[in-house]
Amino acid sequence: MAQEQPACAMKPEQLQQLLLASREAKKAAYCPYSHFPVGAALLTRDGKIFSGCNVENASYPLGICAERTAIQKAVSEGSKDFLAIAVSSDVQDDFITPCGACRQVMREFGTKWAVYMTKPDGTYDVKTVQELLPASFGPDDLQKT
Ligand SMILES: O=c1ccn([C@H]2C[C@H](O)[C@@H](CO)O2)c(=O)[nH]1
Ligand SMILES: [Zn+2]
Repeated sequence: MAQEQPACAMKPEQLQQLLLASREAKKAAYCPYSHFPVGAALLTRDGKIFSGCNVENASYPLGICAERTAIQKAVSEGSKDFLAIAVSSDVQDDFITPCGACRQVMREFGTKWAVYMTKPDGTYDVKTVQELLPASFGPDDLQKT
């Protein structure tokens, strides 16, 4: 549902900052093949924001989504306790929604954090990782044998 309450404790100004950061990140998108720019911004529990864009490649399958760019940046700089990620695209009439690969990578770092899926007009839909990827396979499942 659009504009529902955030699924995590985040100050309204922090959310606005995150939404803006995802829109800004979209400007760096490298998408000469799809012409579909996407930006993402990830908020950590200790208040850091990591942003990312999609980065495509002439070898098409090597392209990476904005969400995973942001997550890889954060993890590689020592942050993996995430509160929320915001995603922005140029699609006017629908909220941009993460692909399955990104959902699985998000899930690696927990199921209870929030994914803000936006439209260019600033409205958003928010769901938890759990809602986007129910009955998921995660790190704990590897301990079950
Ligand atoms: O949530 C999404 C959906 C798509 N893309 C990218 C992947 C590809 O570069 C382009 C078209 O699918 O958009 C993202 O980065 N995030
Ligand atoms: Zn993706």
